[in-house]
Amino acid sequence: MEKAYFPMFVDISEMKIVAVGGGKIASRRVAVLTQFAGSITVIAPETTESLKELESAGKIHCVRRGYKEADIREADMVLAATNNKQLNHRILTDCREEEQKSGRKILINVADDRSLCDFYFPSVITRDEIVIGINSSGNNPGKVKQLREKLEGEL
Ligand SMILES: C[C@@]1(CC(=O)O)C2=NC(=C\c3[nH]c(c(CCC(=O)O)c3CC(=O)O)Cc3[nH]c(c(CC(=O)O)c3CCC(=O)O)/C=C3\N/C(=C\2)[C@@H](CCC(=O)O)[C@]3(C)CC(=O)O)/[C@H]1CCC(=O)O
Ligand SMILES: NC(=O)c1ccc[n+]([C@@H]2O[C@H](COP(=O)([O-])OP(=O)(O)OC[C@H]3O[C@@H](n4cnc5c(N)ncnc54)[C@H](O)[C@@H]3O)[C@@H](O)[C@H]2O)c1
Repeated sequence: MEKAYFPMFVDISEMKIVAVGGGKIASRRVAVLTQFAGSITVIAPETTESLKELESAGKIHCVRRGYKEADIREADMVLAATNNKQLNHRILTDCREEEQKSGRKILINVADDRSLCDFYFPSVITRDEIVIGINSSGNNPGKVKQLREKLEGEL
């Protein structure tokens, strides 16, 4: 196995989170994040039904247009999850430039390239006050999903 990543449980309740992309991956991850964060903005020309529901429930804010560099300017955490690899990489570059300018760290996750991720998105189970995060250090997300389903069945 490659090196293992340490599971850090971090307070993200005050973070400004920007998800670029409103498809399958962004929907799955944003739904998880709404359990932990109060400020989530989704930028995408098209969004899924599940994101529309979260928007109607007041849990997220959606901006229906293509990404602009200014979108990440205030962000503390960014999910680059469009279906355009080049754009996902540009979002990463924009975040790094913004860090240089502002001196502020932006945590970024690039959905199509784990080598570019500041952090990996875990599989998450919540039961009352218990939070379980599952991760394979990027090695086997499919197995992580299977284990999450098995644990959910048992809990
Ligand atoms: C846990 C979960 C959270 C979530 O995404 O919500 C998650 N992946 C999930 C599922 C999943 N991902 C993929 C498949 C299809 C393949 C298969 O079946 O094996 C499936 C299964 C499915 O979708 O059914 C493909 C895939 N995954 C990554 C790449 C890119 C690469 O490796 O470079 C590619 C190729 C993409 C492409 O084709 O372009 C990368 C990452 N995926 C991660 C997280 C991070 C490491 C997590 C860890 O260490 O375990 C990491 C490294 C970075 C990141 O955070 O993005 C979620 C399960 C949630 C649940 O169900 O509970
Ligand atoms: N890490 C993982 O677990 C994993 C698994 C599968 C796929 N992926 C990767 O995640 C990415 C997203 O996959 P998906 O299945 O959600 O794709 P999808 O096709 O369902 O959604 C793509 C989204 O990107 C939006 N988009 C396109 N151009 C945009 C722009 N200019 N600005 C803002 N938004 C824009 C679209 O409107 C759409 O909402 C892909 O790069 C894919 O390779 C990652």
